[in-house]
Amino acid sequence: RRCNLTACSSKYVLSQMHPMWQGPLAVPGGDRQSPIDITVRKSVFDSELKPLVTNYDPNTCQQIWNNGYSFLVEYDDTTDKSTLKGGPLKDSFRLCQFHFHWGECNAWGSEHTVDRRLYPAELHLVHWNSDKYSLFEEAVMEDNGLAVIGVFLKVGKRHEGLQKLVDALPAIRHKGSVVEFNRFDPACLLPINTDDYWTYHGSLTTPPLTESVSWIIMKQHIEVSHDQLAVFRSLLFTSAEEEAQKSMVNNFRVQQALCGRTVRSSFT
Ligand SMILES: NS(=O)(=O)c1cccc(F)c1F
Ligand SMILES: [Zn+2]
Repeated sequence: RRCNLTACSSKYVLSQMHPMWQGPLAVPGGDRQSPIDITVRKSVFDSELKPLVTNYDPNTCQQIWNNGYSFLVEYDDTTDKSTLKGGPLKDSFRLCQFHFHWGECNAWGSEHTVDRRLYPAELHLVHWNSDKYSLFEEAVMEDNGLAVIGVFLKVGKRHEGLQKLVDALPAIRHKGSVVEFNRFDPACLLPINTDDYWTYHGSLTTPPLTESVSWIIMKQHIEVSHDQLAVFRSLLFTSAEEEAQKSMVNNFRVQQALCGRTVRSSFT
């Protein structure tokens, strides 16, 4: 091979961080980083992959807050009330939060792409392996610690289930704001068909970028309205005290090298 100085072979992978993060963050030996482009024709059908089994209890929803990079809806994960099983997973995983990544315009915003196609936004439902670990903070450091479901958003008709969440956003415009948020069923954000997905081993797409994620990317997208996405963009990266207010947009990581990984599909 002419040059093996690809992103995978170098000892440290300088991940071109979003300017909002303090400079490039080297990830020691990062050869399973996320996000990636999913080249459909290179994905491998695996008949062993099962349908996803989600059991979410809307009453475990606790708060919604602006962490200065996205907005998170957090769930009580002290008991096994909201779980993800099946799919590529051997263990039971507990929902701890969901959040989104989006662009300043509808032309881009997702972290993963399918045959290089960008979507205006991407939903991540974050779960941790409660069969093996007792806290998210433990699981996030381990190989098979996390499972994240990724769902692409397309601009189209208004998403009725999302509206409750959109209505809460003006109250958390600034970094650090938190409001109580109850009885939200995240299952309403999943596409109709959850049997068709791609799966691969990767990382968090925000620091600490640990390589502990089984990614499950839905083939079918959900639709939200232009106006609903516009409210996402009305959030701010900055806190109320800071002078210059910066719109919370383009909060996605650049794509990472596949480094020989195989993306499996649950469908042909
Ligand atoms: N963007 S992300 O889904 O990879 C993510 C971000 C922050 C904490 C996580 F546990 C996580 F999974
Ligand atoms: Zn994410």
